[in-house]
Amino acid sequence: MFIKVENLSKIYKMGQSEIRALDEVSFELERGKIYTVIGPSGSGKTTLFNILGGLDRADGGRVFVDDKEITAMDQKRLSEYRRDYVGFVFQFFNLINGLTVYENVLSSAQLSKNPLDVDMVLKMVGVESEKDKFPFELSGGQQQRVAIARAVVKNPALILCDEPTGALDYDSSKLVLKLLEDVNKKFGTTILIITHNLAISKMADATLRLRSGKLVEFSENPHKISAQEVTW
Ligand SMILES: Nc1ncnc2c1ncn2[C@@H]1O[C@H](COP(=O)(O)OP(=O)(O)OP(=O)(O)O)[C@@H](O)[C@H]1O
Repeated sequence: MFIKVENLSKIYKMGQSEIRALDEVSFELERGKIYTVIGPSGSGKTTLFNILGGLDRADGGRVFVDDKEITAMDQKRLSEYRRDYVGFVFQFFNLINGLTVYENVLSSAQLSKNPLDVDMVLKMVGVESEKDKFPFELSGGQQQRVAIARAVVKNPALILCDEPTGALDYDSSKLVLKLLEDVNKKFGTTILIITHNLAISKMADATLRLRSGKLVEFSENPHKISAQEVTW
């Protein structure tokens, strides 16, 4: 099993009251699959990603990635885990505005122990001809493709995408989904996608549904369709 989550909890204390952002969540994920994570606003999706990605710490429970317990790692090992294992893609791209497209992707490659070739990845995502431009010169769809390149160039085992199509029009969203599917097929990357667009679950191998910090459903998708076939 690639990822094993056992009784994971995260509690935010707000004065006297506390919010159980994650409440005893348990599941297992296989390597090389695509998963969607759905649930209402505030159900714990981003909190789960932050812990799986080593950006935040749990208050209870355990997370294993490749048999390594990330919940037991000290800060140094956790940042090594984040660097070597995880790529992130966000709704609003989060590119570095002062760097060109090429430099954005290169700076990510330089962090990795085993990076892919920057030009190969820029070509793969279709922004090769924009490589000397700055993020503000690109459309949202192009910026998201650069953000995917930045995640992929690290050659991570896991890519976490938080609403990757949330700020994009239909055609750009479809391109981004196709690209995530290509990455999954070409490199065997495990991909998790937080989304409010339920149609995206049709291209996933399984879907996790959160509600009020609890995992209320884990459904396999035996009728997976291609990103190209996904419509809404
Ligand atoms: N840093 C924080 N301090 C206090 N409460 C927080 C913090 N981060 C998240 N929460 C709370 O934890 C709960 C889960 O939040 P989270 O962002 O994980 O939900 P989400 O499902 O990703 O929501 P959305 O779809 O709106 O992004 C919410 O009630 C939220 O208000």
